[in-house]
Amino acid sequence: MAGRVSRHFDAATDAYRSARAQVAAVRSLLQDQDSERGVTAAGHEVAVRGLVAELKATAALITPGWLGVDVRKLTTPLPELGAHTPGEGPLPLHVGICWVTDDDWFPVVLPLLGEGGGHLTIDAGLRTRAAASLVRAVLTRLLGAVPQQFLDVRLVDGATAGGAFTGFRPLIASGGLAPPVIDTAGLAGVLDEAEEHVQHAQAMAAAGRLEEVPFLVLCGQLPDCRGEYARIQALAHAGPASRLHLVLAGWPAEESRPVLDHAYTVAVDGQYARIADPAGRPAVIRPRRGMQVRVSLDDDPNPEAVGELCRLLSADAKAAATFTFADLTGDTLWAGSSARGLSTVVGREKHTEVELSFDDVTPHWMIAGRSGSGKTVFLLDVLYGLTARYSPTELALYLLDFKEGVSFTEFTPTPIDPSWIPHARAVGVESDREYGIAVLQELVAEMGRRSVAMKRLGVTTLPALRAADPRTPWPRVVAVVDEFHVLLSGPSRQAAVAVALLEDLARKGRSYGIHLVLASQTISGVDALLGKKDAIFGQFPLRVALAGATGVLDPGNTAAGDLTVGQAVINDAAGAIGRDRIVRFPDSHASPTAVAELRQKLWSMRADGNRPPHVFSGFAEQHITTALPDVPTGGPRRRLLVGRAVDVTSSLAGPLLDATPGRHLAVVGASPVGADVLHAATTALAHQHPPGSVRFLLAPLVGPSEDPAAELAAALDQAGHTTKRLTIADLPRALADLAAETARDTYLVLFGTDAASTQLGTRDPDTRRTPLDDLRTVLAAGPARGVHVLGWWRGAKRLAEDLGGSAGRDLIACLLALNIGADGLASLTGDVMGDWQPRPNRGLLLDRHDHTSQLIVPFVRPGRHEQEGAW
Ligand SMILES: Nc1ncnc2c1ncn2[C@@H]1O[C@H](COP(=O)(O)OP(=O)(O)OP(=O)(O)O)[C@@H](O)[C@H]1O
Repeated sequence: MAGRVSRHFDAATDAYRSARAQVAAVRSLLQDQDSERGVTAAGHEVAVRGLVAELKATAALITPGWLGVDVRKLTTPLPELGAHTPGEGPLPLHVGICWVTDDDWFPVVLPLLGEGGGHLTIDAGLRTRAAASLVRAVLTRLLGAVPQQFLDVRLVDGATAGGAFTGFRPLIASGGLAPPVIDTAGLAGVLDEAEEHVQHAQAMAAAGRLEEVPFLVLCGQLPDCRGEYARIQALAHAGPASRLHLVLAGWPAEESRPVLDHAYTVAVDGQYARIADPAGRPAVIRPRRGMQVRVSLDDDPNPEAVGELCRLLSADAKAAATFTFADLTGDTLWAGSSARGLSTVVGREKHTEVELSFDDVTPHWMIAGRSGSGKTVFLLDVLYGLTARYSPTELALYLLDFKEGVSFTEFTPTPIDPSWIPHARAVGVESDREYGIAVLQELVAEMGRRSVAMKRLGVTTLPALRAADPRTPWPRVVAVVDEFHVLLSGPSRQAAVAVALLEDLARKGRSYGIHLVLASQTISGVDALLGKKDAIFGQFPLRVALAGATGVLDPGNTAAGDLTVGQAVINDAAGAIGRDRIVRFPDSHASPTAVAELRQKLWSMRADGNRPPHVFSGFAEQHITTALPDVPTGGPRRRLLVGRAVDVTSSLAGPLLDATPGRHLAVVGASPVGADVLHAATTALAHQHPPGSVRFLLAPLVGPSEDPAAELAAALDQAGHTTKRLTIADLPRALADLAAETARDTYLVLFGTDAASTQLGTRDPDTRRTPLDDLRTVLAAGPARGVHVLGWWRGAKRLAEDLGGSAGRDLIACLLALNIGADGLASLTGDVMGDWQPRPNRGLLLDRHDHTSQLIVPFVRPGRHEQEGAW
């Protein structure tokens, strides 16, 4: 249909042009003939009239509405706005009337916008009424005729400091039109923009998508621009094919001034003007042997009509700018299939919704923006858009946040709202590097599972795997890593592991439907650190730059320079200049009700068995009470539970106890958390033993252990366990008893063992043994009899001495390091512990028998973090 209309239109335009040429020819002929041929001339006049009538009719046909209306007489109601969506041919515009005789005229119509169209230059400047009126008339026609999303106008006024466009001020004030540029500096910016526009249009044309590019029109009079002639000439040359057009007053045909390609020129001559076709095109109207074809240029549009036009366009622009959270989520929930990729609307570019995808072309995204630029909001917009479109069998999310924020907590259940986003598998808040690495390892493992399944079924792509194995859900996985540079800035070994995992995922993820979104306040720092820019960053063709972003676009690409919060540059060519789209995205914080409703709806749609995401909350307290339900009772081997691992599922951490010599626990560090860990570990042991089957000897030897030990004793008593409280004075006797071969099934819990060093070192005059000798005997021989020691030493040195130096290292196989440094830890293990950095709410659990080390969040008693000196 569009093609037929366009062909019809082109035919009419051609007819107009050829009729216009004929009139000029006949008119010229008449001038040439001598008076004796007057009778014949009269005959010709009739022919001219016929042609003029034909011209008028054709012009009316090709310039309906705003394109041809008499703007001086424009009144309300105005012609239909935006009725002329640019098609294949150029858009013809009425610019004046041409007098054939004193009585006969026909409209002058120039093909301006679009391929085959051109520019318009007027030799007189904006301080000349005729020129200013024509520029305003052309501008009014364009604003009225072309839908706003297809028109970008940049006003320039180097002649009257913007005064020439006063009538359009309401539209400027509403943001529907940029304020006029009035000086050379401003012009440089506009030319930059125009060049970027041309490059973008050329890229889109190459991709067969030129029709999506709006027209950019530079309209007015340039300020002093002698230094920019070459750029202007180049722009004029590239113009029509790249949807760039110039409407310039004050561009006289002087030798010193370049002739612009594709430009129709208007020479103002008193009351009339002469118009010439662009150089190189067959001239239609031109002076010939003294003939003057008089053209009256369009007069100023009716100011009231311009005011009304501005009012209507402002209202439209405002409506277009109001893009809310509800516009992100589409109409039907979970209607999408992710077989070939995931897509979601992220915002709006002028009137056009912008959709981004995770697919073979843009498998991974990289996002940057300074703090406060709206990065979190943008990420949430993307995530809500995706979770609304795709069901959890189509999409799974892993969300990691390395900053002290709460970006993704709204995807997890909270005490106030138990709902969650059913797509979320794991959510990390204030994540550790170790947690990040664990998540990346999990994703690499998922790639491995998919690879095995593909090989088994003889397929090579995710869509083929889904088709071959329809019973297994193979969702696409999107992993978001906010502030990802933290991952790469740790100890070099960890950074190297993180880089290797990211590289693996970035390179192979697309084939397995695993997509990464890396976000950061700055990417510049990261690539210096990585030195692997091409290897990793090259895998992230889609770049999103928010306000203040650095490093995510090409070094010369300044598109993000003027962004405000709520705007983003989207670039799908790894940041290349000219491939930028500026979108507005909505602030979900401004629509809490809509967000809550969506979340509730998605939650209520979850399948049976959908579990809440694993949440790793970096600095949250971990309590043994939440772990007990997962601890089996009555098994052959008991487990010492000391905390939760920093891994994807926050699995329980703690060594198994068996009869092997050395199966004991030493918690080391001055932090009172040491007492809490013993409290938790003993609670868990009591949970695993039937009451009465073992004894618990509790020895609170330092002040901070009084409360934990008292609480523990009360709880064990209440559960029916056999407990005994020991003081420092009781300790030598108790150790001697436990060292005896008859001692059975006992846990000795020493809170602050170092406080008893004097007593432990005092030799018995009769036996010649010290309690420390007995302790070492218990450590070596106790496990075979079911006797285990759980001790807290506040310093590594004391523990090392109690064990008898390096020779006694194996007496306690399980160590939990709290706030002791790598050197202290090395003195206990004999190994270099370069990667260990003590930090609040973390411990390093070592098992010398298994040769394992694991970062954990130690169990504490509720409220520990609020107490002073918790660390
Ligand atoms: N599209 C938007 N329109 C208007 N305001 C917005 C928009 N997006 C975000 N904001 C506002 O900007 C502020 C910062 O947003 P956000 O928390 O997303 O920034 P951020 O870049 O993640 O910052 P930080 O890294 O410091 O957390 C918030 O107050 C938010 O409401």
